[in-house]
Formats: sequence, structure tokens, C-alpha cells
Amino acid sequence: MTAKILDGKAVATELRQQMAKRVQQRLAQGRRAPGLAVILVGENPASLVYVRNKRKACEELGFIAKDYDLPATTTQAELLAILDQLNTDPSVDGILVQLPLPAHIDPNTVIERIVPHKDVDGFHPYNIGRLALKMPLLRPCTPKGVMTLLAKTGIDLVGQNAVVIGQSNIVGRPMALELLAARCTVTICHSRTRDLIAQTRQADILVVAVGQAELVKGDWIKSNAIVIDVGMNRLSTGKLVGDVEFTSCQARASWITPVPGGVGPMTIASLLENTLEVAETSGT
Ligand SMILES: Nc1nc2c(c(=O)[nH]1)N[C@@H](CN(C=O)c1ccc(C(=O)N[C@@H](CCC(=O)O)C(=O)O)cc1)CN2
Repeated sequence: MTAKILDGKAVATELRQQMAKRVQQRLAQGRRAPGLAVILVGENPASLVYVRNKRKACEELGFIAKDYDLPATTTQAELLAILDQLNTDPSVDGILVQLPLPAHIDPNTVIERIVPHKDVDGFHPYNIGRLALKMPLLRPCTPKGVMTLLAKTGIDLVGQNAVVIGQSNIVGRPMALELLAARCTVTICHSRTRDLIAQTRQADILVVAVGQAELVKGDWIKSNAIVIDVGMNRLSTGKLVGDVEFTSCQARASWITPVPGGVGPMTIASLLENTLEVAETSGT
């Protein structure tokens, strides 16, 4: 068995083309362009790349990106004051604060300050709570992107054993909630899980989001499993790899996401979807 590739880059491109048309329709109706405030604090090299890509995507689709590039010395109070302004700015549909933040700023306080209906990252406790109750509004972007990719396999998710490795607030936990809402049987594994390999071998769907280069090997995988790699690790050679050893896992899985070009582009596509959704329901 050689797994088919779940091509996130291609799916994201298709979604972006469809969204660009929706934006053109809005403008033709005399409505305003969707507005996204993108806030970067400091100069984390990976964040600089992600933020640049988000802004470029906004431009391509005809969104208005409101850019805030703040120095690493920005205080939490200064950041919260900017969020207070954006919360009431009618030209701004979505607000995103790129993570991670510098150590002196508490991400939970910052996320909670964004009004939930502009929280296009879907990280606010209100939005996570809605997802947990199977009443989602704004869904976290990476897990939402993974669900879009899973839908592309055409496989019925109901009753499947899904194993998520990683329990972060931005991927692992909301990922588990998404899979539970899709009526999978869900297991979350983490650094204290006793026999990780025994867990992964049970998985019909395996989602890996731990940030450890090529942790998951081919013999950890159940035959025909769907393998979703959320990891992104830069080796000393400069090569970008996921949390999954691609070649050996591809030999056993039915579907697999590559790194790069799998989940990453879907994260940005989902952010744009969330922002457009807010604009379309705003009535302005
Ligand atoms: N406010 C947020 N911060 C962070 C999020 C998030 O969803 N919201 N997620 C990650 C980073 N992230 C988006 O911000 C992100 C990561 C990776 C990609 C991506 O397209 N990756 C490419 C490879 C890029 C490269 O060459 O380095 C790929 O996988 O093909 C997009 C978005 C943490 N912070």
C-alpha cells in the first residue's frame, strides 16, 4: 500500500479561489471588503514568515489587512489597548494575534480580550466552549483545516478510532473536539502517555502535533490509517520535516499529508474562511 497524498496546498488554493469570487460578489453589491487585523509582537523568525503569508493571502483575496508590527518590548497593557480599539472598529471583521507572544505577555489574557465574534483564530474560551458543545461558531484554524482535508478523502468518519498526539490549546485539544463532534472515538496522547505506540497502532485516523521531528515511524501505524502531520521542524540541514517519518508511514497508510504542503496551507485558508464568514454575517 502506498498512501495517497492529501494535498493541502492544492485544496487551499481551490478554497482561496472560491473565496476571492465571494469577495468580488460582495464588492459588486456595494458591500465593503472583509477586514483582518494581523498583529505581530516581536520578530520570531517563523512568525514573520507566517504573518507575511497571511497578509499576502489577504491581499490576493481582496481582503483589507490592517497590519500591526509591534516591537518585542510592547507591554501587555499596550497590546490590550490596541485590541480594545479593534474590537469596536466596524471595518475590522477579524483580529488575530500571532503566537507565540514574548514571555512577558500572557497569551490567555490577550486572547480573552478579543471579542469572541472577531476571534477568527477561534482560540477564545467562548469559541472553544461552543466547539466542545457541538455548537461551533469560529473554529480554530488548524483543526478546521484538518477536517476539510479529511472530508476530501471521502471516508465516513463516524465510529473511526482517532488518536491525536499533542494536547496544545491551538491544535491538539480543539482537534480532539472536532473529531469527537464528527463522532469518532477519540484518544488524546501526550508526554505522559504510557505506551504511545500501542495507542497509535489502534488509530484509523492519526493526527500528530508535537513538534518532534519524524517521531512517528511506519511500524507505529495501523495498515490503511489516515495520517495527518501537523508538525513543522527545521533540521540542521535546513530541510523542513513533520512529526511523522514520511516515507515509512506512506508505505502503510491509506492517506497522508506531506510537510510542507499539507496542513500548513490549510491553516491560512481556514483563517480566511473564518474572516469572510464574519464579514458575510455582519450585514455591512
Ligand atoms: N495566532 C496564531 N498563531 C499561530 C497559529 C495560528 O493558527 N494562529 N498556528 C501556528 C503557525 N501558523 C499560523 O499562524 C502556520 C504555520 C505553518 C503554515 C504553513 O503554511 N507552513 C508551510 C511551510 C512554511 C515554511 O516553509 O516554513 C507548509 O506547511 O507548507 C501556516 C501557518 C503557530 N502560531
